[in-house]
Amino acid sequence: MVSQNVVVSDAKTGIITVSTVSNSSVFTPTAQKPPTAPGYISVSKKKLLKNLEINGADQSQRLNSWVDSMRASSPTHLKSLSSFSSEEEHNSWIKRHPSALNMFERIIEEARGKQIVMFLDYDGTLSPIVDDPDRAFMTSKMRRTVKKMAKCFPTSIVTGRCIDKVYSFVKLAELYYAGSHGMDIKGPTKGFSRYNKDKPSVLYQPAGDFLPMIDEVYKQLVEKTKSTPGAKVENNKFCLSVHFRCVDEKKWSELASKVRSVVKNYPTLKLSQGRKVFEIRPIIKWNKGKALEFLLESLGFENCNDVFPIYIGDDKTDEDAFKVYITNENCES
Ligand SMILES: O=P(O)(O)OC[C@H]1O[C@H](O[C@H]2O[C@H](CO)[C@@H](O)[C@H](O)[C@H]2O)[C@H](O)[C@@H](O)[C@@H]1O
Repeated sequence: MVSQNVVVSDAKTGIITVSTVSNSSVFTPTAQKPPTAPGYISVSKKKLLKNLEINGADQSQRLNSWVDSMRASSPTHLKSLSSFSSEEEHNSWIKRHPSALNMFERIIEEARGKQIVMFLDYDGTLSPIVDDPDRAFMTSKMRRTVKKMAKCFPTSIVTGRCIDKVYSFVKLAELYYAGSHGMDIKGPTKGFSRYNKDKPSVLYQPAGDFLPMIDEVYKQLVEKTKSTPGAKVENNKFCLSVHFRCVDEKKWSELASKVRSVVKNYPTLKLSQGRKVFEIRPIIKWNKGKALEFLLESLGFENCNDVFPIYIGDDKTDEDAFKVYITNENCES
């Protein structure tokens, strides 16, 4: 099942954001037709996931919202013609969600003469979505493709995972890594950087003070959720994930309450949802979008007109990166 969409936004910066809604990775071909001559190449993913802040809301209403949102939290199906009420509606949707691959020539044209900088999300983008987060391996073919890409352009992985875990999957020392939703940024291993040889390998950790709190909350969540079959807590160093992909839907509301009961005691942490996962992270003004800006700056491309960043991602948190550059009011995020 495949869907991939592209955003080429903001005429000034020329950044491309590509979003995917699928169970497979982004480089699988699609059968979608390109839109007819839009004035801009726009689009991003559907607004399927709702970021649900926990603080100060009515509890029962909130829980219902949680469960609705949990149901919608991992889109796996490309919208088919039959899911639209009219052909017009279908065409309008396709126009707003064109296939990245069908826009390829236009992207190449826009990028001509500019320095491309690649930003890649990991889960659902480079790797397929699978039940066990510890087994979300990327294929050797995908690794070879990313390796080739990194030879041509500065390339970064921007992920919710901790860097060590994502590195154990990607295994490419020449890349930049922004782990923990951008809160842990590292440059290529010494000897592998072609772009910024003199910079230290750890570049930025804006949530360093939160480490003890994150460890404490991790332990509490493990304890609290251990009686829910299928729930899994993942420590992503500066943030946490509580997975419910393998939890019986009847238990979702109970699990949401358990997670909430822990996180509510930490007003400096926020709770949101990704694809069948609760994400817990520090409330700081930092996200994947900030990481993207930081990396561009580290590479010496700030305020540069001839840079052409491309961001490919499939999850709610990737929208923070899309939003950095989406100013066109017709673009969705
Ligand atoms: O920013 P990303 O690289 O997309 O990371 C976001 C979360 O991805 C992982 O969870 C997702 O993928 C799992 C493996 O396919 C799947 O089981 C889970 O349901 C998905 O939500 C990762 O395990 C999380 O820690 C990341 O925050």
